Formats: sequence, C-alpha cells, structure tokens
Amino acid sequence: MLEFRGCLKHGKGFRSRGGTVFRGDPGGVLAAEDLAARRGGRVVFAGLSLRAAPGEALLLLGPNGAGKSTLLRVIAGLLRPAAGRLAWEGEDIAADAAAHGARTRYLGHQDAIKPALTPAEDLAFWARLRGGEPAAALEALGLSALAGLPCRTLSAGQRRRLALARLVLGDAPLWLLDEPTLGLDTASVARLGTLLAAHRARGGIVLAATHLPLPLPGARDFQL
Ligand SMILES: Nc1ncnc2c1ncn2[C@@H]1O[C@H](COP(=O)(O)OP(=O)(O)OP(=O)(O)O)[C@@H](O)[C@H]1O
Repeated sequence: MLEFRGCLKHGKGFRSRGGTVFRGDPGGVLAAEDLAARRGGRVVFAGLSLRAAPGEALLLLGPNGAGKSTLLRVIAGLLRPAAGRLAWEGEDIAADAAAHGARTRYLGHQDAIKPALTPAEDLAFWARLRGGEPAAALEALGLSALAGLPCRTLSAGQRRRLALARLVLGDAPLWLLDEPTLGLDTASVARLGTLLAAHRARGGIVLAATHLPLPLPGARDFQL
C-alpha cells in the first residue's frame, strides 16, 4: 500500500507565511484517502493516501506507467477515482467541481496551444477566465520578446514555457505539474524554481511528477 498518512483539518481562514491569501480560496489542505484509479479496465494504483498542507510540495516518483500522470489527473478532477476519497479542507472535491477547478492549475502533457494565436493572445484568453496579467506571466517565463509571434513558430521549450506561464494567471492554491521541466533550458528551470518558491511562500501546494531534477527544495518524495 502506498501511504502518506496523517490527515488533519486546518481551520478555515488560513493565512500564508507571507501574509498573502489566494483570492476566492484561502488555501487549504489536500488529502487523499485509500484512493484507487483504473485505466483501460486495469487498476493502476489502490490504497493510496497522501496529504499536502499549505506551502508543501510533493514529488511524485516512479517508473514509466506507475500512475503518476493518472494520480495528477484524478486530483485535478479530470478522472474519477475508482475508490477512495479526495478532499480539500475536509470537503470532498466532487461536492463542488467548479470550486475545485478554480483552485487548481493542471499542467499536463497536452498544452492545448492554438498554433494561430500568439503567446500574448493565449494568455489574454486565459486571463479573461482566471484573472491575472498576461504581461506579467510572459515576463515571469522570459517570453516577453516572443509575445507577438504565432505559437506555431515556438520551439518545444518555448511552448512549455507558455504552458507554465498560465499557472501564474489568477490565484490558484493547488498546482499539479506533469513533467514541468521537460524541454526547458537551464535559465527557464531557474525561472520555474522562482515561481514555485513564491507560490509555496504564499501557502500554495505543488504536486509534481517528474523524472528530471526539479527546483523544489524541501519537497517530500512520494513513490508510486
Ligand atoms: N488513456 C488510457 N487508457 C488506458 N490505459 C491508460 C491510459 N492512460 C494511461 N494508461 C495506463 O495507465 C498506467 C499509468 O499510466 P500513467 O501515464 O499514469 O503513468 P506515469 O507514471 O505517468 O508514466 P510516465 O513516467 O511514463 O509518464 C499505464 O499502464 C498506462 O498504460
């Protein structure tokens, strides 16, 4: 059984160490209990429990096919668990899927970047849904100089940076990242490290699946 037990409820009205709160969501504890997932009729994992408190980061580790992406998709609410319970601040995430969607940023393998749009247009679209400043998001990932180019001309690493730039739009306390550094150069990995540190300092949670080194000091390993 995979375990990371010790689920405790924090009180409502959490304030982060930096004093900043997430608008519309005060931050909270994510807890999974006895979670199971099935794909293609096969059980990928079962009996999985974990907990992440504000400011914490979990590194999901394991061989190809272990279920890291599956777990992130389940936590994102994109895949229904076959068993078990997922809770935010003690409340089942299924009870309010819209609220869970609003508090979650999920970076998957597919980036859904439209080839004809520019990075500025892409981020403006997401900013209309989530809030935030596209220019600041471009700057955070070093994309300002590429803001007006059609996305079809971006390199693989530049596309990844654009997908990462969406994370910083709006206020979402739960970041779920699948191989976030794939294709990134050294400077971009460092930029991502700065973003992750700022997110955690505000009380945000990071769950990241990766086979590559990730700038997440103090992250707990979670083996699948
Ligand atoms: N759409 C799908 N339909 C059926 N089976 C799937 C599907 N997606 C994944 N699987 C299976 O689920 C299992 C877990 O896959 P998953 O992508 O979660 O693993 P992973 O740990 O993220 O792997 P990797 O390190 O290669 O990214 C694998 O055995 C895979 O074949």
